[in-house]
Amino acid sequence: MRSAKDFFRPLAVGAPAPVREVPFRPSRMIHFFDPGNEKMAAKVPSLAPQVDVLLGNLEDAVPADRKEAARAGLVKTARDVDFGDTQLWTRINSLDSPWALDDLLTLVPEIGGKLDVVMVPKVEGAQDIHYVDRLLAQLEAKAGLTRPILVHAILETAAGVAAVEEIAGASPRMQGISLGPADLAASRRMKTTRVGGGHPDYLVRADPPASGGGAAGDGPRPTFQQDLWHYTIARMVDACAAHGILPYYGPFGDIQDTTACEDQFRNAFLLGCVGAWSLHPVQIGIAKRVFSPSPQDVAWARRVIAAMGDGTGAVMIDGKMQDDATYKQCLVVADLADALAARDPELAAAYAAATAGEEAR
Ligand SMILES: CC(=O)SCCNC(=O)CCNC(=O)[C@H](O)C(C)(C)COP(=O)(O)OP(=O)(O)OC[C@H]1O[C@@H](n2cnc3c(N)ncnc32)[C@H](O)[C@@H]1OP(=O)(O)O
Ligand SMILES: O=CC(=O)O
Ligand SMILES: [Mg+2]
Repeated sequence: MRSAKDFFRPLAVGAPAPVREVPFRPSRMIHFFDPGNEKMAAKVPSLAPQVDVLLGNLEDAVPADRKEAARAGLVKTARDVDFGDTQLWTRINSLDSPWALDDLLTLVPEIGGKLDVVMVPKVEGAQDIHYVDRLLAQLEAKAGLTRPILVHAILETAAGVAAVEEIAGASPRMQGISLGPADLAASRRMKTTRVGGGHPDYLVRADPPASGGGAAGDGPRPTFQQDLWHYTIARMVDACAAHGILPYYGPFGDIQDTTACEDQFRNAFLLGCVGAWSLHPVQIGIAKRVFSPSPQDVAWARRVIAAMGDGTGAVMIDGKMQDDATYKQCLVVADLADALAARDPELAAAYAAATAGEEAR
């Protein structure tokens, strides 16, 4: 582990200084596209204004014989498209693959100035982040980049989950972590073939109804489906929050089941995630809706903040106790709303209208 004194020193002579805080930029949806797929790549200019992050995917879902084409396609897309203030990320191939090194050796010199974040799949521990960290520093120095490229890890191996805290704190480049439920299920030998979401067989069952004398009767015993991902998302959120980086839910593979997708995204949002992956255009609007706090919640949060003055003490609002802790909860919602409103005029108008309505009550 690097000494605390050296943690923010560049890892190569001439590399840009590491960031001291992860800049919070809206990233409600990380929209995946295959840059080697001409039909998908052609949609990037029209998708750019609709999404917070566009991610050129080079890893899984890109066939082995299309890896070079995907990499070249990403270089072309990054050069040709005006992304405005939409972020450009890439997911490189895994570090044990034959392609990861060439991904970085190509992308940093060619388009490093346009790349905000490199997503690293199948991260197993801090050692994987250290490897990418040093390599990026060398390549940034060589390319004369003035802004460091940040790193995002996918939590999708059992070893990675066991080491999630050290991964989150491995480098000042760490921007965030996404849950990868498909690879994680395989790595853990879970018996689900779905990409995220629930499973009808993962449930708890109510006790048998009591019959006379306290003995078990024969009546129906309702079951309740449980959340396969709760533990991992909660653990990831804690690791990210403790290290000042951002947690995300990853992919939801049942593209047609927009209802279950929305549920999965909302559970992640409520637990602390700031965004999720969109794999198909139909998931973009879902992520935008879910990862933007509702106008009612924003209006309420602003009302509590106003009533709490310097944020200390206790007050009653509509029969509910508010104090220093609820003030901080409300700041989370209001600060997120401000950041999103600055990027999204429609949302800004909805928040302003709801706040005016709350004030008029
Ligand atoms: C476990 C993991 O690692 S998840 C991350 C890796 N996986 C991915 O990145 C998958 C990305 N998404 C996809 O490959 C595709 O969306 C698929 C294969 C799931 C479905 O593709 P299709 O069968 O073509 O879907 P569909 O017919 O509904 O597409 C409608 C249109 O949207 C386009 N489209 C589909 N997905 C995307 C996308 N992610 N970005 C941009 N355009 C897209 C299609 O090209 C098609 O265009 P057209 O109307 O000009 O023909
Ligand atoms: O890469 C994502 C996953 O779920 O696996
Ligand atoms: Mg994966």
